[in-house]
Order: sequence, then C-alpha cells, then structure tokens
Amino acid sequence: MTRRPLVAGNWKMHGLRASLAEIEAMGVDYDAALRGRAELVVCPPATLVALARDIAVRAGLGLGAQDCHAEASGAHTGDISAEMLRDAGAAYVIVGHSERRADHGETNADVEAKAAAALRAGLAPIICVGETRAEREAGEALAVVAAQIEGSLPSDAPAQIVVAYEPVWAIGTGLTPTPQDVADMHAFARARIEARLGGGKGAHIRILYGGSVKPANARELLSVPNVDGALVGGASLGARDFMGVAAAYR
Ligand SMILES: O=C[C@H](O)COP(=O)(O)O
Repeated sequence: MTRRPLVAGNWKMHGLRASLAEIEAMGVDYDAALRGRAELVVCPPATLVALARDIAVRAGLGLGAQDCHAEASGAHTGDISAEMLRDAGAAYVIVGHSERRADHGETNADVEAKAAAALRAGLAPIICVGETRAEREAGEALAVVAAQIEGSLPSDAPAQIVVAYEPVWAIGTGLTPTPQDVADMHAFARARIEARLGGGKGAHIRILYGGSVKPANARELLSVPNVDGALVGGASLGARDFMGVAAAYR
C-alpha cells in the first residue's frame, strides 16, 4: 500500500503577516524531487489563512487551518466554520488537537462533529489523538487512543481523512517515544481505524506522528512503519527547520 507522506506544520497561536515570508521560503526548498515524494501543508492561525492562499499556491504547499466549528454558520461569536476556511483557501483542518481538548474541553463527540463538518465542506480533517503522560504511566495509552479513534472519527469517513498520533507528553517538550513505541502505536491505530471505518480504508489512511519532531530526529521517526508523515509544531514556524524535517523524504 502506497500512501503519499504528508508533513503538516501547525503554527498554533504564532504568526503575524510577516511570517508569511516563511511559507515563501519553504517553497524555495520544495523542489520537484521532494514534491514527488511528500506533500507539505502549513496550518497558520485563522487570521493568516486567506492571506497565505496565493503564497502557498506559488510555493507548492497545501494550506490548512487549526480548528473549525461543527456548524456551517450561525450565532457562534468568535467561531469559524469549515465552509469559511474552505472559502479562505484551506484544504485541510486540524481537529481535536490535545490543546483544544484540554483548553476548550472538547470531547470525542465534539471532535467527531467537527471532522464531519470538515468533510461536508470539502476539507480533509487531520484528527488528533494521543495519551497524556499519566495515561501512559498507568498503562492506558492503547485504550485511550482506541477510545479516541472510536469516538472522534465519523463512522462514514472516507480514506481522505488523516489521523495524527500525538502523545501529549511529547508535545513541545523535546521528548519523543522510542521508534518501537511509535511503531506499536501506529500499527495499533491502523487496526482500530479499520475496525471503526471498515471497507478496507485503514490501509489508505495516513497516520502522522506528532510531538517534538525536528530535523535531527525526523529521519528516524518518519522511517517507522505505519508513520505516514508528521504533524510538526515548533519546528514548522521557520522554513529552515520545517524543510529540514521534510528532508527526511529526500
Ligand atoms: O500539532 C503539533 C504538535 O502539537 C507538536 O508540537 P511540537 O512539534 O512543538 O512538539
């Protein structure tokens, strides 16, 4: 099964208009050889999505957003719908990131509704799952991820969805699981995705690893079986590091 690797950059709450120059710079290194091997996507804050559209197109990168509301429109002050993101130029949207689950109390049901909204709007959701340190230490990592997959993926989701496994304790900490731990979790996640969606989709869906991915560890992490790319936080803010991560596919 050939799955096109995807390296997605999640800028989180970072970036002003001046940061758009980084997307332009990413394009300089994103040559035909690398384009042939991996898809690159950048997910800036919502304020920059529309402004980034033409720049990303010129650079050859895809564009994503970081969250969406479950409804297409309505009286939801401060929220942004998947339709609006699509209109602004996004093709992807991250849903269920652990920071939204923690900061905004998003449940698996909320994440499923957002993923469904993304699909309705024509966006590919990047659905995040992952255990906390306490859950891993309690031996519950597999059960937590299984429950998140079962609860957060729309049961009729197509193979275009992306799943990102991000152990919460590895996000922004410089810590990473061992390659064997990543291999075990990704194989497990693929089996659970197939159990959830059926129809042979599990083999087609890309499962990204996220959590302290950097140029120095990208090659090792991205060569693990069933790792189809990365969801990169801190190292995606600058072209040099982001392209250093993507270079794992050269
Ligand atoms: O969405 C990205 C992840 O939360 C990873 O963040 P990080 O690469 O800064 O650890």
